Amino acid sequence: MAPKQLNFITGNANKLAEVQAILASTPVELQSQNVDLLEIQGTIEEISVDKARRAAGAINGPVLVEDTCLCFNAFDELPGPYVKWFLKALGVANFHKLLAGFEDKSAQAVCTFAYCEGPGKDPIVFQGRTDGKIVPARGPTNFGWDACFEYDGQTYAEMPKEEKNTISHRGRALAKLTEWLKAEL
Ligand SMILES: O=P(O)(O)OP(=O)(O)OP(=O)(O)OC[C@H]1O[C@@H](n2cnc3c(O)ncnc32)[C@H](O)[C@@H]1O
Ligand SMILES: [Mg+2]
Repeated sequence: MAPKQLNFITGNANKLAEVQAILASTPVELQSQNVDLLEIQGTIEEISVDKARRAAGAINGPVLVEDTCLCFNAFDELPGPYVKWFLKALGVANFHKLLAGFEDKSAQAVCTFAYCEGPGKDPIVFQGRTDGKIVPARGPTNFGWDACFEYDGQTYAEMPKEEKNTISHRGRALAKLTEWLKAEL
């Protein structure tokens, strides 16, 4: 596979660090820019596709963006793309209390990358999902809801990074992206 330059537009340093680590073993040359993008309401795919279009317009070139959702099965997939605001309002220590009145603590972490070649081009979407459950925070609390999402007995925050990246929503989505790049180049 020939080297491929991707410009990842995000304001989240933790996302960027994971994407860099996951793509380090591939021929992708990752650049990044922090552009403040408006995020619409809609389906998971619609939000990422719109984000990619806006980003491509803002920098007038090819872009990669991603949107991360946390979907509670008891809430029929909410808070989904709006999880950022719930986490901001509640804090990691109280986040699990959202599900206090529900027996079903199961949740799905969903990562949706969208690649757009430039203004006016249709974005292509790559999605990864990981099933887990919502628990009281355990482990470091420096990345979003990592400490509250348990997969196979460990929260994302308790796992070594390599382990998270192997099974995570983001790792799975990037596996699809790199497969596509291999076929493209
Ligand atoms: O600039 P962008 O890329 O949009 O970055 P963001 O921080 O606004 O991210 P999102 O819009 O995708 O919102 C997702 C929320 O979920 C959090 N998040 C994203 N990926 C995560 C992960 O792997 N583990 C835990 N929390 C995560 C993130 O901190 C946000 O609070
Ligand atoms: Mg955002």
